[in-house]
Amino acid sequence: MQAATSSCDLKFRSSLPTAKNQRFTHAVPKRVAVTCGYKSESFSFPNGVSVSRSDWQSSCAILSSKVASVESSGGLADKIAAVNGHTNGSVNLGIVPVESTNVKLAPVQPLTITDLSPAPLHGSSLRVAYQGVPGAYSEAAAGKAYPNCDAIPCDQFDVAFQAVELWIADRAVLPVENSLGGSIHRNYDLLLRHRLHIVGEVQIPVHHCLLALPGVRTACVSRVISHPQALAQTEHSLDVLTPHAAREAFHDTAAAAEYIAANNLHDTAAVASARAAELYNLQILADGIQDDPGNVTRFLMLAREPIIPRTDRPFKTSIVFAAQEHKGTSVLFKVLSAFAFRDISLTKIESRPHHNRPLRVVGDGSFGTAKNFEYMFYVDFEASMAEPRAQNALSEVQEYTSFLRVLGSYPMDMTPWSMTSTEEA
Ligand SMILES: O=C(O)C(=O)C[C@]1(C(=O)O)C=C[C@@H](O)C=C1
Repeated sequence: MQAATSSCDLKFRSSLPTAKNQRFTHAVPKRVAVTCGYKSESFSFPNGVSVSRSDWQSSCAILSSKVASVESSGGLADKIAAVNGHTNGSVNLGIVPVESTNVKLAPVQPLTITDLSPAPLHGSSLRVAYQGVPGAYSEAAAGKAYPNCDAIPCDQFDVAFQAVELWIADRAVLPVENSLGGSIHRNYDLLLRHRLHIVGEVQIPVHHCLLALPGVRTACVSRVISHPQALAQTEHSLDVLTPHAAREAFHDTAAAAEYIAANNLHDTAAVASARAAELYNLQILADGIQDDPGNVTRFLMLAREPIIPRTDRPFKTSIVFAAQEHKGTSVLFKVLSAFAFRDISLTKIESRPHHNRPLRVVGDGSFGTAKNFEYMFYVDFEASMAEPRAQNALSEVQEYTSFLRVLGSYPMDMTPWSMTSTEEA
């Protein structure tokens, strides 16, 4: 953990954005940043999300120096993990006393209660990392989750996780599933790899447009570029609108729009938001091209600290577990029954490959050896960890699992459906 913190810190500092449309990138970016159209040093939009280049760079510098100064005596990330009681990956939402850890705090800059509080550091707004560039749906999700936040664009999901871990951002808002395209698997894997806590969820109606340079006609479009999820969500509309155009995956929807504008591409269109059209001076060839008018993406809000679960409003809890070997064939059934018997509804179940144990050999060898895949199961259920029924269900689940982690217990997004209009997104 300490080594990773150190190298990541360097990466962030060596790649502080220099372009007008800056964002956090890895030291060796997957793609070259492109700039275009809009020229202001900062931007804002109706839901109050704003980014200021100078604020952002100064807070990065302060945070980077803070991370660097404590690293020499044990590593900030390790200390935070220890303070949270998260050194062993077990189910533990509680805070353990600092005295009970064997971590020595740095003499120069010890952690203070302010460092551990959910309030933003070094500034008035919460800094929220998202994947994509301005105009991406993830930016809108960040604005819905944290109105008036400073939205920090990151070029990859992993970078958004690291930005929070390194105290460069206070929160990350990342997509996990879409009503048409399904799960965003990468973020499930990253939730397990990183140590952030889910502290909330937001659902954003995704209203896609087909964008091109001014004057371009739909019939002249030979290529459509966008985020793979957005291409999947508009598959049938594109079959009708641009039946002969090639479809190419891009990092995010708004980056596709930005790319067309920056490179003056007259043969290419992007699937992106109306806000992206406005930001990058593109025309809207077609509006509302998602294959289902109720197209919705669910985003998770992530923080370094868990929130204290409550019972005075609807809560959801997300867990991940691996089945214990030699517990028979019905482990999944038993786990799910632990919730059913307590009348706890499951809202989502997802399986991902178990990276440390991908295969299990089964059978006695008389017919050769079968090899079964091993999985990590992610389950969301409608209860708060403050409720005894949820605690009892998890105690029972623990009996059948070799690994169990609570990813977070957080308020459900209860925004009335009529309020989640496409205009808001
Ligand atoms: O490309 C964007 O605009 C994003 O915010 C990413 C993303 C995704 O990852 O699913 C978010 C919402 C939409 O479902 C399409 C794309």
